[in-house]
Amino acid sequence: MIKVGVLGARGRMGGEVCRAVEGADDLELAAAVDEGDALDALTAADVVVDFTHPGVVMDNLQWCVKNGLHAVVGTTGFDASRLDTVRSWLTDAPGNVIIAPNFGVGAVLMMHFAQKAAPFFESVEIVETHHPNKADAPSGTAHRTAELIAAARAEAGVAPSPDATTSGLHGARGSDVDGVHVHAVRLAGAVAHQEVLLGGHGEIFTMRHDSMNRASFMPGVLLAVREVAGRPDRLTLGIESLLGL
Ligand SMILES: NC(=O)C1=CN([C@@H]2O[C@H](COP(=O)(O)OP(=O)(O)OC[C@H]3O[C@@H](n4cnc5c(N)ncnc54)[C@H](OP(=O)(O)O)[C@@H]3O)[C@@H](O)[C@H]2O)C=CC1
Ligand SMILES: O=C(O)C1=N[C@H](C(=O)O)C[C@H](O)C1
Repeated sequence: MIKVGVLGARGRMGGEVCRAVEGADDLELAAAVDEGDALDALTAADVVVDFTHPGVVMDNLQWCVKNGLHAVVGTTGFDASRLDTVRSWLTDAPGNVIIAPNFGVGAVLMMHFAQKAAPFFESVEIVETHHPNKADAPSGTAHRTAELIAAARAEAGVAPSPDATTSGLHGARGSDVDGVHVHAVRLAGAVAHQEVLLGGHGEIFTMRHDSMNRASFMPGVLLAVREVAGRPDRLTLGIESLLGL
């Protein structure tokens, strides 16, 4: 039985994780912690799952690492500098960490296929749509997709996407992540959606993924909870390797 602690337990994702853990025969919900609660209850767990906020996740994760707990992190906001900091914490601590911007299997496949397809097209842009309560923009998934696409295009020697824009309203072309334009829509009724638009010679290839509800992330979260202790690397980014991609 793996004992699981949840940080952000009263949130949209944290609540869903608590329900998923309680519904799994091989997992036990050992602690459910939210803002204002003492973290000490989490020492009853083997693995802590964090779905909180980009502004607090580093402190939470440092506490978990210091207390020798394995951690599965879905909270967004991890840039290269944050990841280096996490690696430095892990050098003399026993726990492993998995950080993934998206635990949805379809979303992970979309990122994987987008990376493969991007070098074959002249133009690429990303449009992500989320519920209006989301704190960060663009989404962690869109940011990571853009980084993967940019790296694949750079490795293949592909020129930047053509764009003759010389004037326009600020923000009209979205944000620029490593040369890939990312557009963030916030829309009532939406959950989490992303399109990768690839344009070439007389053809447009659109890849789209929709998370219809937060249960869609749970198979990936539970997979990470079950595998984190046995990972060969102290820090695993994304669940691609857990899915054999
Ligand atoms: N990787 C993935 O697959 C997914 C990632 N996410 C990401 O997960 C994060 C959370 O999303 P979501 O669940 O929608 O957000 P919510 O705002 O619904 O939930 C966050 C919860 O964390 C609580 N919280 C805030 N600070 C702390 C703290 N210091 N310690 C413990 N709990 C705290 C909040 O409390 P309060 O409201 O009182 O501040 C809230 O209950 C976001 O970064 C989001 O982008 C979301 C979906 C999927
Ligand atoms: O805040 C959300 O809802 C989501 N956040 C993650 C992100 O920023 O990519 C994952 C998913 O898109 C849902």
